[in-house]
Amino acid sequence: MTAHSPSADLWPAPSASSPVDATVAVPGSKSVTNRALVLAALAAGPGCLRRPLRSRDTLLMADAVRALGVAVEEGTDPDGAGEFWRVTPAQLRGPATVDVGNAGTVMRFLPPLAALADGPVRFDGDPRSYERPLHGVIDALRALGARLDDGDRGRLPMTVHGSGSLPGGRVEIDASSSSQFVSALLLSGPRFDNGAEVRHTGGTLPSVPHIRMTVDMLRKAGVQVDAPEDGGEADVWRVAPGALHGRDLVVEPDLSNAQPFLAAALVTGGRVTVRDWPERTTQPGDALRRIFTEMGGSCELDERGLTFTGSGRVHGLDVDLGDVGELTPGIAAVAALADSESVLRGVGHLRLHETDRLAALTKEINGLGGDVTETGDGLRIRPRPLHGGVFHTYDDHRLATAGAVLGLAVEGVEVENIATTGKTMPDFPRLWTDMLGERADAAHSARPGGERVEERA
Ligand SMILES: O=C(O)C1=C[C@@H](OP(=O)(O)O)[C@@H](O)[C@H](O)C1
Ligand SMILES: C=C(OP(=O)(O)O)C(=O)O
Repeated sequence: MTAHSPSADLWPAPSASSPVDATVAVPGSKSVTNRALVLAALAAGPGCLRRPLRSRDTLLMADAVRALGVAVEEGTDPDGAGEFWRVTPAQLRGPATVDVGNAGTVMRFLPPLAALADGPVRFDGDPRSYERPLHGVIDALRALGARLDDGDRGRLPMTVHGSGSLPGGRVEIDASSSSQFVSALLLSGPRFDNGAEVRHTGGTLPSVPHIRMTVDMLRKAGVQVDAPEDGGEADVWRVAPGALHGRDLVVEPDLSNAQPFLAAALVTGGRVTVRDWPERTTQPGDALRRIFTEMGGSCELDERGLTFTGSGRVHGLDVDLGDVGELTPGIAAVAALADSESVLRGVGHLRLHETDRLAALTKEINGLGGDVTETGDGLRIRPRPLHGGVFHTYDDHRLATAGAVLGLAVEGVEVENIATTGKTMPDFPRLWTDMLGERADAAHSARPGGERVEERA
């Protein structure tokens, strides 16, 4: 956690006087967009992304691959289906400078590309990026034959002295602080002379679905990958050397960014449809169907998308979120409004995310009158009647959306620096007020704790 933004920068979170009833089009997935940009940059021919996410993290990624010589042209889809980015790969080159901002995907996925570039590539970013773990990528690249200058700090800022190619081969890493170490090495692995064999040798590996997303997208680019989920050795991934195809890819909506909208249905006892929810996906946000159903409500997936309907009650739960850590802030917000205690486990690594998310959630929910305590690997949340106040966000997009969810049920919540949602969803304030504006039936009202006063007719 770091200092707060100026207090003038406060967003009065709208409260919901009745159950929400809305359909929402959530922008594209950050994780898919940034993997697609990396894979397209490494491909043998041009590729394109349809409906990519346009946000701080993805624009930083587009600028990063451009800095290495790749062309990314932004335009409108000739079929009228939204944005369209055309990527034309080239021999990667330095000297270049990459601004990683506070994007985990940029700070971890780009250094292996830089090792393949011809010339030095300097990496720098927001102050918080200096604190986020990078040793897994730095140590692995050195072991695979790259030359890096990180002043022996094991983190940013640093320079990768690319020589145009990398021997690659076997490497062991401790990825218990971020699954992105594994994804980073796998994404560039096919372009290493000997491919890559990555073995995780530490404590529990978080965010495994995100590694599955990496494997799935590599295979769709024509790469041969052996992975534990296909009967391979536990915690070992192998990527064969070879060319990647340029793809024409439609980016799925970001299911983790769908979370606040589904949470709105849950805490107000209303109904929200998220358009274009994929039938099958590797996105961890798909787990919200199960988690939010357990917390109260039901969901239905059909041609309109995913419709989540709140029951008017919100239940606490005891759950391991290690696979879906990025959902924790939103689940914590809902849990603070529930009718029973929750224990969120398996997310100790969130202390090294955009901010220390466990400390930030504890402080901010307690600042509104809540009763949250940190455990070794998560949070214990005992619901209490909450009151209004400032909800500080520490430059963390998911803290900001969590504050908005609390504000639905608690009058007088002011979210600091709502613009920080621009990391992955710059349109959040408009989407949120549009969702609330769509409420059809003003006769119902919702109150803190998610208890609906009147039933839907
Ligand atoms: O690979 C990815 O796209 C991501 C992996 C996860 O990172 P960690 O494993 O560091 O939690 C997740 O939290 C992050 O939002 C996105
Ligand atoms: C942890 C997150 O992002 P990053 O990609 O920066 O790690 C997140 O979006 O919740």
